[in-house]
Amino acid sequence: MQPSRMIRCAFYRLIPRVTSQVTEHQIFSCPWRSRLSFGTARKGTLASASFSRRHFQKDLLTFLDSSATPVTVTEIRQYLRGNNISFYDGYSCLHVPSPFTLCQGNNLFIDKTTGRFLCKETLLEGTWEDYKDSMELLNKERSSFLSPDTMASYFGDSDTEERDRQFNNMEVSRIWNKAVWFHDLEEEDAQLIKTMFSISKINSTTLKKFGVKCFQPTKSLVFPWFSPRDATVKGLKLLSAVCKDNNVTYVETFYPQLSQYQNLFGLPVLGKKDTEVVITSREVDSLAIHQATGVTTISLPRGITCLPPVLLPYFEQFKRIILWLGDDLHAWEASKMFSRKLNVKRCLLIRPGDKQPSPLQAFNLGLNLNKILKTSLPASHKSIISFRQLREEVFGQLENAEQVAGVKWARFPDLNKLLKGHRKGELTIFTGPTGSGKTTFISEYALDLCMQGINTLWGSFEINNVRLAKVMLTQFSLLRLEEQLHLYDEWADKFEELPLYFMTFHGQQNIQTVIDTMKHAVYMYDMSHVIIDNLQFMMGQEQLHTDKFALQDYIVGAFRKFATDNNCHVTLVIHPRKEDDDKELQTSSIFGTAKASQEADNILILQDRKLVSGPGKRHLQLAKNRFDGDVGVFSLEFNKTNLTYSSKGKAKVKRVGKENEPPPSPSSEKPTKNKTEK
Ligand SMILES: Nc1ncnc2c1ncn2[C@@H]1O[C@H](COP(=O)(O)OP(=O)(O)OP(=O)(O)O)[C@@H](O)[C@H]1O
Repeated sequence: MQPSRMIRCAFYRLIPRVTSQVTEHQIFSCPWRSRLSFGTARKGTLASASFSRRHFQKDLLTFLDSSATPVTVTEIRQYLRGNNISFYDGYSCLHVPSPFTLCQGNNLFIDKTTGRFLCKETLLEGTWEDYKDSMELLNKERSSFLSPDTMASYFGDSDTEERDRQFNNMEVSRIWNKAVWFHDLEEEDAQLIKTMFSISKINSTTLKKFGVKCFQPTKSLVFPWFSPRDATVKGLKLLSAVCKDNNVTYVETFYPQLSQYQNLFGLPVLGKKDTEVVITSREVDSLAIHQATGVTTISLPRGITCLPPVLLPYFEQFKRIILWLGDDLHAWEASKMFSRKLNVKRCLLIRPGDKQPSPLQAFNLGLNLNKILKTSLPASHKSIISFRQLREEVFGQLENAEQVAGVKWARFPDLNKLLKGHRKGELTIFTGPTGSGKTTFISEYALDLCMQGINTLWGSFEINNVRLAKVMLTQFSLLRLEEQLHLYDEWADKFEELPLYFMTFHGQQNIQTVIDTMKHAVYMYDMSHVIIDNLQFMMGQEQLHTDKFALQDYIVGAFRKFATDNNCHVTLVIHPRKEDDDKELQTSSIFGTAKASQEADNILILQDRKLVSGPGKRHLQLAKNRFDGDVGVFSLEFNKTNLTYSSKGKAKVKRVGKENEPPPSPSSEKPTKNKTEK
């Protein structure tokens, strides 16, 4: 029988029980519900006279704090040397003795990119400033570590957080205690449940070793999160099968909620001296690899969506890391991205392909997993390579043409026809007449992608984040919420789950600060899309004697480089130069020299066609498309109630080269208006 059919059959035998229970226990999560940040609520510094309480716990933070003082690894090293603190230079972290424990050894890890630390003994974490303050306090205490009493008085959780934690612990204990081991189930029940999750070949010994249980009321797999400190169960992930329209989908439920779920599944199984590990994106993949090969495996808490830097210390012991994250191009992209954080020199990647499907599938097909692991490719590459090294990658691109074309917009099918999709690492330039609705359109265009799991960062320099978020929430809910305030919380809760972040900049900014913040966001939250609205807000901060066109070229070049280096899409809004109001804009209408249009992969123009359209009518023109050359135009209709544009009519596709434009002459141009923040 086909595996998918077997799953469905198993499902139907269980369906009466499953459906009645799932809703009761599920906090439905989508792959894109992956957002995490580790904001430390700073309430004064430890070194200050009052020694107010410091909160070291994690906290949801969707605004990227651009005011946090960046620290370089050189500065960290200098500080440690200057204070006679011995350290070991690891792959992603510096290893130092922890001021929070009497245990010997380097058990505190300082992230080389952000300066944040994690003490593996106490699980305390904080910023670089927190670490320095702790060291200062330690010197004042004149003891060899900060005692629990001292810690309790300065580092504590608020009452609400404590209450949340207690509630979570009760829920976790309730489920964990009620869940049963597979070897305690009736053989027939165990097989049925295993069939639902395609893990029939995973034996009870492997499941027990990794602590996997079954929660019978919902027929869910229970993956435990054991505290690395004392091996108690501090969280759970429930994997449940839901059948709808003859299709089985899998739903994950997290305890604590997703934003706080940081379980590296498999951690308790590994030995302290292990030097090699295979990282997977799903727990079932880890089970399959471990059973088939005996190698150490760890699976990431949120699959391919992100690798939070706070988890990096747990990988420091490994000299060799193989990333086998799945069977598609997204998994391949993620493995390249994660290997940069883990340090490419020790990483090897499994390239998805027919002979290299996902680990569980490979195991179920009877493939030799050891052999597949041996085919892993080094993540680091030299500056000069031959086609031999590229041929597999080229084949992969040809084989997965649909995925290479990028993520499709759900709300703009005509844009998909022309642009084919939204691809990582590209630069899109977006322009349109003043006040034509550029921000409104780009907000919906980015929201659409974000709702499909694209980790998105907004740099809105012109309109403040509250106003932008209000527009986005309206577009998200498709409702005029000011008239239905009772629905606000419901929609805000859903909106909060989007992987959406905002830079806190407003008004004129220095380009380097903006690029640094974007790099930080890519490292922390694995951003795939950054929107900059708009370029003119980076122009005012630079030295006045610099030629404005040269300056703009430099800024465009910086965004181009960022997009390529970080494999992150940048959408850059640029105002058009001043032209006749009755003329349509074209590529050459973009303010500045031809550099912007040369560097861009895509150019989108919001045309308001004042002469031929009615009020509210707009057209979106794709004037450049480096991916496959198709350019064209389609109409948009504005809905003032929910601030959305729905594309109308059929996209006219014309081949590249038909756009016969004269090259732009920057000499006489003026931007359409002198920008001040709205
Ligand atoms: N097609 C449209 N028809 C009518 N009003 C619109 C349309 N699109 C947007 N608007 C409204 O026009 C106002 C300005 O829109 P928006 O800020 O998006 O324009 P913009 O092009 O970004 O402006 P600027 O040139 O100042 O950056 C908003 O109140 C918005 O709701």
